[in-house]
Amino acid sequence: MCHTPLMLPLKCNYSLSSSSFLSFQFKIGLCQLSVTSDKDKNIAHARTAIQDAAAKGAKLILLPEIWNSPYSNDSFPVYAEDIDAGGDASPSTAMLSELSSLLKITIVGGSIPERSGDRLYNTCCVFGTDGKLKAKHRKIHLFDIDIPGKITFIESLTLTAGDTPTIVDTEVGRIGIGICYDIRFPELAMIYAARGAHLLCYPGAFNMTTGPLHWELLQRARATDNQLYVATCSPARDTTGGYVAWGHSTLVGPFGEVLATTEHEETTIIAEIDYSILEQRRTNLPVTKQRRGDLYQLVDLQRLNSN
Ligand SMILES: NC(=O)CC(=O)C(=O)O
Repeated sequence: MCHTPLMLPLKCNYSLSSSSFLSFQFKIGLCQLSVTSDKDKNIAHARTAIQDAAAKGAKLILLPEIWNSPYSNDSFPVYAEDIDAGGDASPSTAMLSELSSLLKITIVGGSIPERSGDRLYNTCCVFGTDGKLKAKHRKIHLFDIDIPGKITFIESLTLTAGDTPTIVDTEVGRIGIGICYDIRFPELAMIYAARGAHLLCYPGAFNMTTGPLHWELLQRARATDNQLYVATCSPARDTTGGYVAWGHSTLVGPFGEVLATTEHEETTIIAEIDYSILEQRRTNLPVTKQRRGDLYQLVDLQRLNSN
Protein backbone atom coordinates (compact mmCIF):
# COMPACT_ATOMS: atom_id res chain seq x y z
CA MET A 1 0.00 0.00 0.00
CA CYS A 2 1.41 3.36 -0.87
CA HIS A 3 -1.36 5.58 0.52
CA THR A 4 -3.60 5.61 3.53
CA PRO A 5 -7.10 4.27 2.78
CA LEU A 6 -8.44 7.79 3.19
CA MET A 7 -6.97 8.83 -0.08
CA LEU A 8 -7.73 7.62 -3.52
CA PRO A 9 -4.78 5.25 -4.05
CA LEU A 10 -3.59 7.19 -7.03
CA LYS A 11 -0.45 5.33 -7.86
CA CYS A 12 -0.78 1.70 -6.76
CA ASN A 13 -4.33 0.68 -7.24
CA TYR A 14 -4.10 -2.79 -8.73
CA SER A 15 -4.19 -5.74 -6.41
CA LEU A 16 -2.93 -9.17 -7.44
CA SER A 17 -6.35 -10.65 -8.22
CA SER A 18 -7.16 -7.62 -10.35
CA SER A 19 -3.88 -7.64 -12.28
CA SER A 20 -4.04 -11.39 -12.96
CA PHE A 21 -6.81 -10.64 -15.46
CA LEU A 22 -4.78 -8.26 -17.54
CA SER A 23 -4.38 -10.50 -20.57
CA PHE A 24 -7.93 -11.84 -20.47
CA GLN A 25 -10.33 -11.72 -23.43
CA PHE A 26 -13.97 -12.66 -23.54
CA LYS A 27 -17.31 -11.81 -25.12
CA ILE A 28 -19.94 -9.68 -23.39
CA GLY A 29 -23.65 -9.79 -24.28
CA LEU A 30 -25.81 -6.70 -23.79
CA CYS A 31 -29.47 -7.78 -23.94
CA GLN A 32 -31.55 -4.72 -24.85
CA LEU A 33 -34.91 -6.25 -23.92
CA SER A 34 -38.48 -5.18 -24.68
CA VAL A 35 -40.30 -4.89 -21.36
CA THR A 36 -44.04 -5.46 -20.98
CA SER A 37 -46.50 -5.20 -18.12
CA ASP A 38 -46.55 -9.02 -17.83
CA LYS A 39 -43.83 -10.03 -15.38
CA ASP A 40 -43.86 -13.74 -16.23
CA LYS A 41 -43.49 -12.87 -19.89
CA ASN A 42 -40.59 -10.53 -19.11
CA ILE A 43 -38.81 -13.28 -17.17
CA ALA A 44 -39.36 -15.86 -19.93
CA HIS A 45 -38.18 -13.34 -22.50
CA ALA A 46 -35.02 -12.48 -20.57
CA ARG A 47 -34.33 -16.20 -20.17
CA THR A 48 -34.40 -16.70 -23.95
CA ALA A 49 -32.19 -13.66 -24.60
CA ILE A 50 -29.61 -14.85 -22.07
CA GLN A 51 -29.57 -18.37 -23.55
CA ASP A 52 -29.13 -16.93 -27.06
CA ALA A 53 -26.29 -14.63 -25.96
CA ALA A 54 -24.55 -17.51 -24.18
CA ALA A 55 -24.94 -19.67 -27.30
CA LYS A 56 -23.12 -16.93 -29.22
CA GLY A 57 -20.21 -17.16 -26.79
CA ALA A 58 -20.95 -14.43 -24.25
CA LYS A 59 -19.29 -15.18 -20.91
CA LEU A 60 -20.71 -12.07 -19.28
CA ILE A 61 -24.28 -10.94 -19.85
CA LEU A 62 -25.71 -7.57 -18.86
CA LEU A 63 -29.44 -6.88 -18.65
CA PRO A 64 -31.27 -3.51 -18.63
CA GLU A 65 -32.41 -1.38 -15.72
CA ILE A 66 -35.91 -2.52 -14.50
CA TRP A 67 -36.39 -5.35 -17.00
CA ASN A 68 -39.15 -7.28 -15.19
CA SER A 69 -41.52 -4.34 -14.68
CA PRO A 70 -42.61 -1.11 -16.35
CA TYR A 71 -40.42 1.79 -15.22
CA SER A 72 -42.94 3.71 -13.11
CA ASN A 73 -43.53 4.57 -9.50
CA ASP A 74 -46.92 2.86 -9.70
CA SER A 75 -45.34 -0.39 -10.87
CA PHE A 76 -42.34 -0.62 -8.50
CA PRO A 77 -44.35 -1.74 -5.41
CA VAL A 78 -46.41 -4.19 -7.49
CA TYR A 79 -43.49 -5.89 -9.26
CA ALA A 80 -40.99 -5.74 -6.37
CA GLU A 81 -39.41 -9.00 -5.19
CA ASP A 82 -37.81 -10.04 -1.92
CA ILE A 83 -34.38 -10.89 -3.30
CA ASP A 84 -32.93 -11.99 0.04
CA ALA A 85 -35.78 -14.48 0.54
CA GLY A 86 -35.12 -15.86 -2.98
CA GLY A 87 -37.04 -18.79 -4.56
CA ASP A 88 -40.71 -18.02 -5.16
CA ALA A 89 -40.31 -14.62 -3.50
CA SER A 90 -37.91 -13.60 -6.28
CA PRO A 91 -38.67 -15.42 -9.55
CA SER A 92 -36.59 -12.95 -11.56
CA THR A 93 -33.36 -13.52 -9.66
CA ALA A 94 -34.10 -17.27 -9.33
CA MET A 95 -34.05 -17.43 -13.14
CA LEU A 96 -30.74 -15.51 -13.27
CA SER A 97 -29.17 -17.81 -10.69
CA GLU A 98 -30.38 -20.94 -12.51
CA LEU A 99 -29.07 -19.78 -15.90
CA SER A 100 -25.71 -18.53 -14.68
CA SER A 101 -24.90 -21.93 -13.18
CA LEU A 102 -26.43 -23.92 -16.07
CA LEU A 103 -24.61 -21.94 -18.76
CA LYS A 104 -21.47 -21.25 -16.66
CA ILE A 105 -21.66 -17.52 -17.29
CA THR A 106 -21.52 -14.39 -15.17
CA ILE A 107 -24.71 -12.35 -15.17
CA VAL A 108 -24.96 -8.69 -14.18
CA GLY A 109 -28.71 -8.86 -13.86
CA GLY A 110 -29.77 -5.37 -14.85
CA SER A 111 -32.08 -4.19 -12.11
CA ILE A 112 -35.46 -5.04 -10.65
CA PRO A 113 -37.54 -3.37 -7.95
CA GLU A 114 -36.54 -4.97 -4.64
CA ARG A 115 -38.68 -5.15 -1.50
CA SER A 116 -36.80 -5.30 1.78
CA GLY A 117 -38.99 -4.87 4.86
CA ASP A 118 -41.09 -1.79 4.19
CA ARG A 119 -38.59 -0.32 1.73
CA LEU A 120 -38.20 -0.55 -2.03
CA TYR A 121 -34.91 -0.33 -3.90
CA ASN A 122 -33.79 -0.37 -7.52
CA THR A 123 -31.39 -3.30 -7.31
CA CYS A 124 -28.84 -5.04 -9.52
CA CYS A 125 -27.79 -8.61 -8.69
CA VAL A 126 -24.57 -10.19 -9.93
CA PHE A 127 -24.44 -13.98 -10.28
CA GLY A 128 -21.27 -16.02 -10.70
CA THR A 129 -20.81 -19.14 -12.82
CA ASP A 130 -21.83 -21.28 -9.83
CA GLY A 131 -25.23 -19.58 -9.72
CA LYS A 132 -24.44 -17.85 -6.43
CA LEU A 133 -25.36 -14.24 -5.78
CA LYS A 134 -22.00 -12.47 -5.68
CA ALA A 135 -23.18 -8.91 -5.14
CA LYS A 136 -26.27 -6.76 -4.84
CA HIS A 137 -26.11 -3.09 -5.78
CA ARG A 138 -28.94 -0.78 -4.77
CA LYS A 139 -29.09 2.36 -6.94
CA ILE A 140 -27.22 4.93 -4.91
CA HIS A 141 -28.39 8.09 -6.64
CA LEU A 142 -32.14 8.25 -7.10
CA PHE A 143 -33.35 9.81 -10.32
CA ASP A 144 -35.36 12.88 -9.41
CA ILE A 145 -35.69 15.04 -12.51
CA ASP A 146 -38.04 17.87 -13.37
CA ILE A 147 -37.68 19.51 -16.79
CA PRO A 148 -41.10 21.11 -17.31
CA GLY A 149 -42.72 20.13 -20.58
CA LYS A 150 -40.12 17.40 -21.14
CA ILE A 151 -39.72 14.96 -18.30
CA THR A 152 -40.64 14.72 -14.65
CA PHE A 153 -39.79 11.56 -12.76
CA ILE A 154 -39.28 11.34 -9.01
CA GLU A 155 -37.88 7.94 -8.04
CA SER A 156 -37.60 9.03 -4.42
CA LEU A 157 -41.42 9.00 -4.16
CA THR A 158 -41.27 5.22 -3.89
CA LEU A 159 -37.64 4.11 -3.73
CA THR A 160 -34.95 4.32 -1.08
CA ALA A 161 -31.37 5.00 -2.13
CA GLY A 162 -28.72 2.36 -1.57
CA ASP A 163 -25.73 3.43 0.46
CA THR A 164 -22.93 1.17 -0.72
CA PRO A 165 -20.69 1.26 -3.77
CA THR A 166 -20.48 -2.25 -5.24
CA ILE A 167 -17.39 -3.74 -6.80
CA VAL A 168 -17.21 -7.46 -7.37
CA ASP A 169 -14.57 -9.99 -8.39
CA THR A 170 -15.99 -12.33 -11.01
CA GLU A 171 -14.71 -14.96 -13.43
CA VAL A 172 -14.55 -12.17 -16.04
CA GLY A 173 -12.69 -9.60 -14.00
CA ARG A 174 -13.32 -6.99 -11.37
CA ILE A 175 -16.55 -5.15 -12.08
CA GLY A 176 -17.88 -1.90 -10.57
CA ILE A 177 -21.66 -1.59 -10.63
CA GLY A 178 -23.85 1.49 -11.03
CA ILE A 179 -27.47 1.86 -12.07
CA CYS A 180 -28.43 4.50 -14.64
CA TYR A 181 -28.35 7.85 -12.81
CA ASP A 182 -25.30 6.56 -10.86
CA ILE A 183 -23.30 7.10 -14.09
CA ARG A 184 -23.60 10.88 -13.65
CA PHE A 185 -21.45 10.81 -10.51
CA PRO A 186 -17.78 10.52 -11.53
CA GLU A 187 -16.53 9.97 -7.99
CA LEU A 188 -18.21 6.54 -7.87
CA ALA A 189 -16.45 5.46 -11.06
CA MET A 190 -13.15 6.86 -9.76
CA ILE A 191 -13.47 4.86 -6.56
CA TYR A 192 -14.10 1.70 -8.60
CA ALA A 193 -11.09 2.43 -10.79
CA ALA A 194 -8.93 3.08 -7.74
CA ARG A 195 -9.98 -0.31 -6.39
CA GLY A 196 -8.81 -2.01 -9.58
CA ALA A 197 -11.98 -2.36 -11.65
CA HIS A 198 -11.49 -3.53 -15.25
CA LEU A 199 -15.05 -2.85 -16.28
CA LEU A 200 -17.96 -0.72 -15.09
CA CYS A 201 -21.46 -2.03 -15.79
CA TYR A 202 -24.40 0.37 -15.77
CA PRO A 203 -27.85 -1.01 -16.49
CA GLY A 204 -29.70 2.18 -17.42
CA ALA A 205 -32.89 3.58 -18.88
CA PHE A 206 -32.08 7.08 -20.03
CA ASN A 207 -34.96 8.94 -21.65
CA MET A 208 -35.78 10.88 -24.79
CA THR A 209 -34.69 14.22 -23.28
CA THR A 210 -31.35 13.39 -21.68
CA GLY A 211 -30.54 10.28 -23.71
CA PRO A 212 -29.54 11.98 -26.98
CA LEU A 213 -27.29 14.49 -25.20
CA HIS A 214 -25.83 12.67 -22.26
CA TRP A 215 -25.99 8.87 -22.52
CA GLU A 216 -22.98 8.22 -24.75
CA LEU A 217 -21.11 11.26 -23.47
CA LEU A 218 -21.26 10.01 -19.87
CA GLN A 219 -20.18 6.48 -20.82
CA ARG A 220 -17.24 7.75 -22.81
CA ALA A 221 -16.29 10.17 -20.04
CA ARG A 222 -16.32 7.48 -17.33
CA ALA A 223 -14.27 5.16 -19.58
CA THR A 224 -11.78 7.83 -20.66
CA ASP A 225 -11.23 9.33 -17.22
CA ASN A 226 -10.65 5.97 -15.64
CA GLN A 227 -9.09 4.08 -18.56
CA LEU A 228 -11.34 1.07 -18.27
CA TYR A 229 -14.25 -0.55 -20.11
CA VAL A 230 -17.79 0.73 -19.63
CA ALA A 231 -20.83 -1.37 -20.61
CA THR A 232 -24.42 -0.16 -20.50
CA CYS A 233 -27.71 -1.88 -21.15
CA SER A 234 -31.07 -0.20 -21.67
CA PRO A 235 -34.55 -1.55 -22.20
CA ALA A 236 -35.74 -1.33 -25.82
CA ARG A 237 -37.89 1.71 -26.57
CA ASP A 238 -41.65 1.40 -26.13
CA THR A 239 -43.33 4.61 -27.28
CA THR A 240 -46.64 3.48 -25.79
CA GLY A 241 -45.18 3.28 -22.28
CA GLY A 242 -45.31 6.06 -19.67
CA TYR A 243 -41.50 6.31 -19.59
CA VAL A 244 -39.87 6.10 -22.99
CA ALA A 245 -36.35 4.67 -22.84
CA TRP A 246 -33.60 5.96 -25.12
CA GLY A 247 -32.12 2.52 -25.81
CA HIS A 248 -28.60 2.62 -27.33
CA SER A 249 -26.93 -0.01 -25.15
CA THR A 250 -23.19 0.39 -25.67
CA LEU A 251 -19.71 -0.92 -24.95
CA VAL A 252 -16.96 1.69 -24.61
CA GLY A 253 -13.23 0.92 -24.47
CA PRO A 254 -10.57 2.43 -22.21
CA PHE A 255 -9.65 5.15 -24.71
CA GLY A 256 -13.24 6.40 -24.84
CA GLU A 257 -13.91 4.57 -28.10
CA VAL A 258 -17.39 3.20 -28.81
CA LEU A 259 -16.72 -0.47 -29.55
CA ALA A 260 -20.30 -1.58 -30.09
CA THR A 261 -23.67 0.12 -29.91
CA THR A 262 -27.19 -0.05 -31.24
CA GLU A 263 -30.34 2.01 -31.81
CA HIS A 264 -33.52 1.62 -29.76
CA GLU A 265 -35.07 -1.66 -30.95
CA GLU A 266 -34.79 -4.92 -29.10
CA THR A 267 -31.50 -6.62 -29.84
CA THR A 268 -28.51 -8.29 -28.23
CA ILE A 269 -25.04 -6.88 -28.76
CA ILE A 270 -22.19 -9.38 -28.60
CA ALA A 271 -18.82 -7.65 -28.33
CA GLU A 272 -15.24 -8.50 -27.42
CA ILE A 273 -13.48 -7.24 -24.30
CA ASP A 274 -9.69 -7.51 -24.13
CA TYR A 275 -8.14 -6.47 -20.83
CA SER A 276 -4.62 -6.30 -22.30
CA ILE A 277 -5.75 -3.00 -23.88
CA LEU A 278 -6.14 -1.54 -20.38
CA GLU A 279 -2.45 -1.87 -19.63
CA GLN A 280 -1.57 -0.58 -23.09
CA ARG A 281 -3.70 2.57 -22.71
CA ARG A 282 -2.45 3.21 -19.20
CA THR A 283 1.13 2.95 -20.44
CA ASN A 284 0.45 5.16 -23.48
CA LEU A 285 -1.16 7.85 -21.35
CA PRO A 286 -0.23 7.39 -17.69
CA VAL A 287 -2.76 9.78 -16.15
CA THR A 288 -2.97 7.71 -12.97
CA LYS A 289 0.73 8.26 -12.30
CA GLN A 290 0.49 11.90 -13.33
CA ARG A 291 -2.31 12.86 -10.95
CA ARG A 292 -1.41 15.57 -8.47
CA GLY A 293 -2.21 13.90 -5.17
CA ASP A 294 -0.50 16.83 -3.47
CA LEU A 295 -3.24 19.13 -4.82
CA TYR A 296 -6.42 17.04 -4.71
CA GLN A 297 -7.69 13.74 -3.27
CA LEU A 298 -10.75 11.56 -3.48
CA VAL A 299 -11.98 10.07 -0.22
CA ASP A 300 -13.24 6.48 -0.34
CA LEU A 301 -15.42 6.48 2.77
CA GLN A 302 -16.48 2.84 2.54
CA ARG A 303 -12.86 1.76 2.54
CA LEU A 304 -11.93 4.22 5.25
CA ASN A 305 -14.76 3.05 7.51
CA SER A 306 -13.90 -0.61 6.97
CA ASN A 307 -10.42 -0.12 8.44
N1 LIG B 1 -33.27 7.06 -15.48
C1 LIG B 1 -32.19 7.43 -14.80
O1 LIG B 1 -31.92 6.92 -13.74
C2 LIG B 1 -31.26 8.48 -15.28
C3 LIG B 1 -31.58 9.32 -16.46
O2 LIG B 1 -32.45 9.04 -17.28
C4 LIG B 1 -30.76 10.53 -16.58
O3 LIG B 1 -29.85 10.72 -15.77
O4 LIG B 1 -30.99 11.33 -17.48
